[in-house]
Amino acid sequence: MKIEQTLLSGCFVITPKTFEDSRGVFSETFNSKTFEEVTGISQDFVQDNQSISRYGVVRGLHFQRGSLAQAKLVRVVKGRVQDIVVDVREGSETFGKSFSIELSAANGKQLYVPRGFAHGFSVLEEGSIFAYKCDNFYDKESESGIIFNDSDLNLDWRLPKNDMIISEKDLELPLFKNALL
Ligand SMILES: Cc1cn([C@H]2C[C@H](O)[C@@H](COP(=O)(O)OP(=O)(O)O[C@H]3O[C@H](C)C(=O)[C@H](O)[C@H]3O)O2)c(=O)[nH]c1=O
Repeated sequence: MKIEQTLLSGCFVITPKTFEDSRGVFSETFNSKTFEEVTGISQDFVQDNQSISRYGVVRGLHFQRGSLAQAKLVRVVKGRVQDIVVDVREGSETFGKSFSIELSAANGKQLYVPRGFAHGFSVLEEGSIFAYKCDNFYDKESESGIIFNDSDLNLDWRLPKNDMIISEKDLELPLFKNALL
């Protein structure tokens, strides 16, 4: 497992080791012992999620507030997405800063998103499958978020505006400065 620090403390890019042979490829997509050895984080995930999206979908940016905030380990099982996180941790040196990375089945990369980050992704390939682990359960009441096109954040979703498919809920998300952090 290779780990790369991002400019946002506690947020890492992880590339699992792959074992290729005449049948194909094997990799451990999560191992709590290796994860802790490499990141120093003892992480128990309690919920796995998966979403399948059409090309052009933008999901997010979402986060859960307070004690029900979720750390996530996200990856792409099929296709390609542009994954974006924003540090919304009160008092963080990188508060309001973002990090963006292409995650794909081909590059096998994962992003570890700590608690206190808003998370979203845009779908660059039809039928992309996004799978992720969360360290806290879903709690609708704790949900908050930031609208995808917040001008202060100026995020690049790498999609033509006319191609974007966004849920009604996400179109009503607040600006960063008004988000319920
Ligand atoms: C997240 C979640 C949703 N749901 C239900 C609630 C809705 O009836 C339905 C779709 O939920 P939503 O539109 O919030 O799904 P996404 O837009 O993919 O939300 C996710 O997208 C961004 C990228 C994230 O990082 C979050 O994990 C998550 O908020 O699934 C559940 O039952 N459990 C869950 O954990």
